[in-house]
Amino acid sequence: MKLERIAVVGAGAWGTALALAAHRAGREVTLYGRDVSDIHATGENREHLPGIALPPDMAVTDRLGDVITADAILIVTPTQTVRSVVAGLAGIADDTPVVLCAKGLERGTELRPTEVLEQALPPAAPAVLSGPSFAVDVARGLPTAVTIAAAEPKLAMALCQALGSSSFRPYAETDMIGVEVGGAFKNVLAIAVGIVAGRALGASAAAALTARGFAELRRIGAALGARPDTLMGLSGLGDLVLTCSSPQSRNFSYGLALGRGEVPAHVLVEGAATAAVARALALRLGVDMPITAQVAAVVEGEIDIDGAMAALMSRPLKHETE
Ligand SMILES: NC(=O)C1=CN([C@@H]2O[C@H](COP(=O)(O)OP(=O)(O)OC[C@H]3O[C@@H](n4cnc5c(N)ncnc54)[C@H](O)[C@@H]3O)[C@@H](O)[C@H]2O)C=CC1
Ligand SMILES: O=C(CO)COP(=O)(O)O
Repeated sequence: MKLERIAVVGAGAWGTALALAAHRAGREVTLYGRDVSDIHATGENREHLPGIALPPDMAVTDRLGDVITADAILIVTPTQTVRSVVAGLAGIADDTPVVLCAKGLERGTELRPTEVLEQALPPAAPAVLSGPSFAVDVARGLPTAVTIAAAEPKLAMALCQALGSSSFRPYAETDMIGVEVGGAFKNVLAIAVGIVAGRALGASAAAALTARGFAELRRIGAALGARPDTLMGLSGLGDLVLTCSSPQSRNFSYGLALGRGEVPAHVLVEGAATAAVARALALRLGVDMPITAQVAAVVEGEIDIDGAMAALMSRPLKHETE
């Protein structure tokens, strides 16, 4: 299976970075955005990746019709927009690979992006791309590794071959649930670690929250049918470590601002949108996720940070691996 023409839907930071990665891999690339006039005028995405020139032979369009004939389409818009965005691709050929790159759960349905795709665009062959990767790093060609999952191993590998280059190394996987669970929940957990950093509660607390957050990730993964090994990989542990340790992460920075008592920046924070859904899903499945629940309570304005920390620290003592 040769995937030569790659379309990217969503000209934000990550969509533009992935378009650059595909171009570097030698593919014919079309980047779609709702308003691409500034990119056309300046040759770069000044809003999201200033200072990084886009190659002149990368097609940039605001017409969705230009992308539906691609060999594979990457969806790189916020999770809460995936349903309406993929519905706009109704003209695709049967079994066109559609790669979901958003990290979150849909509010109102608790669905993962690939489940949304299956409902909203049945002809698509779903795939997922996730892992520890800041857009600016990928755009600058710094070494990065991600996971690409599809039900069919051949499709996962074809996508890896289409997007991989000497600076961007995708690993093939068939566990789409595990890859999506890792990406969605690590954002919520990163908010918790950001809050602890903003409150200056110490590096020990940050490490403890990261490790106990990973325990939550593994529990919800098991309940949803993810393979444990997937969560040990790039899209689970790898992305959790990245996002929980760097103010470059919008989720971490959002927590940092909350912890300092500041107003968070007005940027996309997927973990804030997903936190309440994640809490509801865990509750419905009977999975114990105290950190996720406290993040949801803080984000939704139900409790203050000191109350959330007190609630976490006063839980009954238990065995670590329970
Ligand atoms: N920025 C990063 O380093 C990474 C981001 N991601 C994920 O990628 C997803 C997108 O994030 P970013 O690109 O960083 O966000 P962003 O805020 O930079 O860009 C989002 C883009 O989506 C566009 N958009 C919103 N609604 C749309 C719609 N209905 N139709 C078409 N375009 C629409 C916006 O105009 C904007 O250009 C998120 O789920 C994020 O978690 C994943 C890995 C890395
Ligand atoms: O997912 C990411 C890195 O892998 C980006 O994280 P933020 O959305 O928190 O910036």
